[in-house]
Amino acid sequence: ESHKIVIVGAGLSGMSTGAKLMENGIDDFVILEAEDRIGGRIHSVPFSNGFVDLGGQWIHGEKGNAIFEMVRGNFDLGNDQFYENLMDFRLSNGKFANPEQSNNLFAILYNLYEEAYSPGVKNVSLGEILETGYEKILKLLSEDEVVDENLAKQVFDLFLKQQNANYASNSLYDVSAIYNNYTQECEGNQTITWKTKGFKSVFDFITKKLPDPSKFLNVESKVQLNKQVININWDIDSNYTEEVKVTCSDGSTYTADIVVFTGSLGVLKARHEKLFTPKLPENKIKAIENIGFGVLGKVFLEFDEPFWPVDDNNWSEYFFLWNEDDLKNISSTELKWIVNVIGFFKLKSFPNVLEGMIVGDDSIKEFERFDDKTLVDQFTWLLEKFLGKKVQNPKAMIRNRWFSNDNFLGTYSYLTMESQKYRVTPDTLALPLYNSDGKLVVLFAGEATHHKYSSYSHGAVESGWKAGNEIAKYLSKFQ
Ligand SMILES: Cc1cc2nc3c(=O)[nH]c(=O)nc-3n(C[C@H](O)[C@H](O)[C@H](O)COP(=O)(O)OP(=O)(O)OC[C@H]3O[C@@H](n4cnc5c(N)ncnc54)[C@H](O)[C@@H]3O)c2cc1C
Repeated sequence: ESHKIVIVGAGLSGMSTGAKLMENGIDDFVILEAEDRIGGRIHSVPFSNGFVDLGGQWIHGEKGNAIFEMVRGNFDLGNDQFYENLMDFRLSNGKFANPEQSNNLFAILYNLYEEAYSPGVKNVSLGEILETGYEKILKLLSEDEVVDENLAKQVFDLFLKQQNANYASNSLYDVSAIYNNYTQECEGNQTITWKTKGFKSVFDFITKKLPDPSKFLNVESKVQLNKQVININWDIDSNYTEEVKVTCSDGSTYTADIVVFTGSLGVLKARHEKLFTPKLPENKIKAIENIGFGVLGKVFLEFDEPFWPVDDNNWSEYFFLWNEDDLKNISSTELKWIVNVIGFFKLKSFPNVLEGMIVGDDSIKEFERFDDKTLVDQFTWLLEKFLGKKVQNPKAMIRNRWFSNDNFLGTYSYLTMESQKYRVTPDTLALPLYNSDGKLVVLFAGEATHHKYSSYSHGAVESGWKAGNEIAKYLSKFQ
């Protein structure tokens, strides 16, 4: 097939590129999607009393958030409100951790974390900033009061895990504080939900079905599913007689003037050499290799009846603190991965569901490897261990598997100490490819390419719009 434009990937950025092209009156394009569904890292699935999200879940922030701004006032949004609550810390011997002390320790770390993003932050990793700051404060505190050293260490370990969930990083000692200043948080509520409807609802706004159906852009009709692109040959002449050639794993080929690549940084890391002919420029390869792309595991458990304080607005989650002996004992067993389950939290719109998060590459590899039945037993064991009582068996479970999926190979990007060392940023990843005569041939979009909202869903949307607008502007020069 021959088209003016080929878009690779029907996630948020690919669909947003398509919508922007259509808005600009450009209709001759196709979107090639490797999976058998549209949505990419937005994957809402039926569970319990609605749709839960195996990928992007919350709208993070309001001011300047392109998704919030599209949706505000036109959709019944909810709020999970985690950070406003006192946290319920549990120990691996089934006892409560001292609530006041553990919350205070957590608050110390949270303040240090916020300070790590103030101007003038040092040239060190986020892990180092937290560790040295925490040690200093604990030393000062211990001059006036007795600090439970064990608890302090347990809360520290938990905090690192929680922040690893934030960044999808494997270690906070790999996360650059300076470079993550680059990624900005939109002001306002960080845990806005789609209630029971799922993040997939965003596509109705991207295609303008909502709020005014008369403006609907049928981007979906341009998508071809089960088309995994294996090569993009961008070695072309400048006189428009030659085009970029895109080859799929089923042998089909497509030609286009311009290709937009929106696959994840994980896909680029694993396959950029095979995907692009000729190979990509050095600075782009440096960016692909040195910007981080990690993984976050999620599990949803549904129970007949909630056994947690479902109606208490001050309660949001169980946080798990491992005792040293328990850590040692479990480290030689098949269950060793489970120490990286941070805890379980409730979801305002799903009264019978608890959600858990898992961090750490090795643990997530195990988590993705186990079958559902084994995992249900393991999670029940974990809850009973920390709650110190029998709990009902979950009646249903659903979990994600982004790491082992060839079309993602992880969850989202973050800036590492290596990104900082090699001075590569999302802007480097976003640089388009021009042929030797200066003709625009390949654009890159996707969350990891956004100059200030990388990792976020709203960053993915904006990157897609930007690609669509750039193409429209570029093509208008030749009309
Ligand atoms: C577990 C998890 C939790 C998250 N939580 C949040 C959150 O709460 N809030 C938030 O704002 N963001 C969150 N995110 C991030 C957000 O989901 C992503 O930033 C966004 O969905 C990425 O969109 P994208 O278009 O850049 O990439 P993708 O969604 O990955 O789209 C790229 C598409 O390209 C396809 N593809 C890949 N390779 C090929 C190929 N070779 N040929 C053809 N097609 C290919 C893929 O199948 C995919 O459909 C989360 C993500 C995950 C995974």
